Amino acid sequence: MLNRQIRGSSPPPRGGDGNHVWKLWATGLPQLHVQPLKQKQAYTIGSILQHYISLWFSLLSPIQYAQKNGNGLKGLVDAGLETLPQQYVQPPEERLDVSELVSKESLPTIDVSNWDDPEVAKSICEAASKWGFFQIINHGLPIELLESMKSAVHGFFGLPNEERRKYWKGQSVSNTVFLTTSFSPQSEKVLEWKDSLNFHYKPGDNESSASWPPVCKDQVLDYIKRAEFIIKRLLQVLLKSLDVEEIDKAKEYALMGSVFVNLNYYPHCLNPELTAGIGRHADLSTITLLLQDDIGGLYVRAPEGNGWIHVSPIDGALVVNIGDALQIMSNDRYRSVEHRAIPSRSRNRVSIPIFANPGLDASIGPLPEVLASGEKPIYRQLIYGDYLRYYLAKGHEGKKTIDFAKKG
Ligand SMILES: O=C(O)CCC(=O)C(=O)O
Ligand SMILES: [Fe+2]
Repeated sequence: MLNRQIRGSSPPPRGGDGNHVWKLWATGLPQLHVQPLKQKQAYTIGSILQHYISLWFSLLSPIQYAQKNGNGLKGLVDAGLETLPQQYVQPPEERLDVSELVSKESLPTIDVSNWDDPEVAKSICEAASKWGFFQIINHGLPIELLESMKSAVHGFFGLPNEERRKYWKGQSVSNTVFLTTSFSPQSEKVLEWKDSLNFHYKPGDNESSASWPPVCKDQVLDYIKRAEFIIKRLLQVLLKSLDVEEIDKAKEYALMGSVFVNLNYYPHCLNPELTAGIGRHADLSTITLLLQDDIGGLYVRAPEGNGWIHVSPIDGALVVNIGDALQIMSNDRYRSVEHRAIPSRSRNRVSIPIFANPGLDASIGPLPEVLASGEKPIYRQLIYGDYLRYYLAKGHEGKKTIDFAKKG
């Protein structure tokens, strides 16, 4: 196996061990038995009967219905769920406590219409160090493109159960897309109130998208390709301030050699205060570019751990956050920060993160440029795929995960 060093100079390999990690993730569950239950339809005796049978199954065993039968949480909610299943009730310490909300501070919003402006670069790097999160406006992606992405998410999740189920984890018709529910349901004590359709995109690979769901394929591909430009600009700015002047092919592979895009769908929830759409976690990417809708519900840990700040939706903006991989490479100059999302009581919320990750077989660690002045490395050198495997094998654990990468 060839491990990519960020300093290496030969062209990055594709596939190999890295693909193995993706496959493990995408097919982790055993083959699932699929019940031919249908979503509720217009009013015929048959469809009413079917609806009640469906409801009965969902109440009898909501988890079986959502997970094992590949209907997802969306299917469970559509079946007419009237109480929050116990499996989704978070212990009190994991619920968002309103007394912890910080309203006097908000995340920086940065106008990036001129990427070459040193003030823009300064704001980005300061925000990445202090907050780990910021929003960007005037980034060049037209509002119609952002709207069409959000509609594409609703389009996919609006499909009947049996259509969505074709992409269910472990039995997906595509090698590069899978649908799942919660985060890591086989190892979580409490489930998260979310379904997501996850895409794996290898920059330059135009073939795998042929098997993507027709209802959202074009939009997702177009969106990733156009967002790649922004990801590259952000990484250039962030790395320049770490004394990395040029991002060559090998560095690019270590920074964004694998790209995951998730279409997150948080169905409306009767008791949002008791559950978590996505629990406390930091991303393991280098950077994440997130498009959220106008509903709100994303909260970020304030600096010094002092409460939670709401990321107010701004029309046309994209949220940027630093992930663990860049915190490791920057030896803590930039911070990956805990965040969480709460579903809405009345509306189905969607969000679309693009995770720019190191190539799965890339070797990452504090950059030589950062350590040049004799600074001690906080993290060891590790294969990114190993970190990913470790992260995915557990439920969300806030900032604890990064300890895996710390020097012993
Ligand atoms: O839905 C959101 O706003 C956040 C999603 C998120 O943090 C993630 O998918 O990692
Ligand atoms: Fe996240």
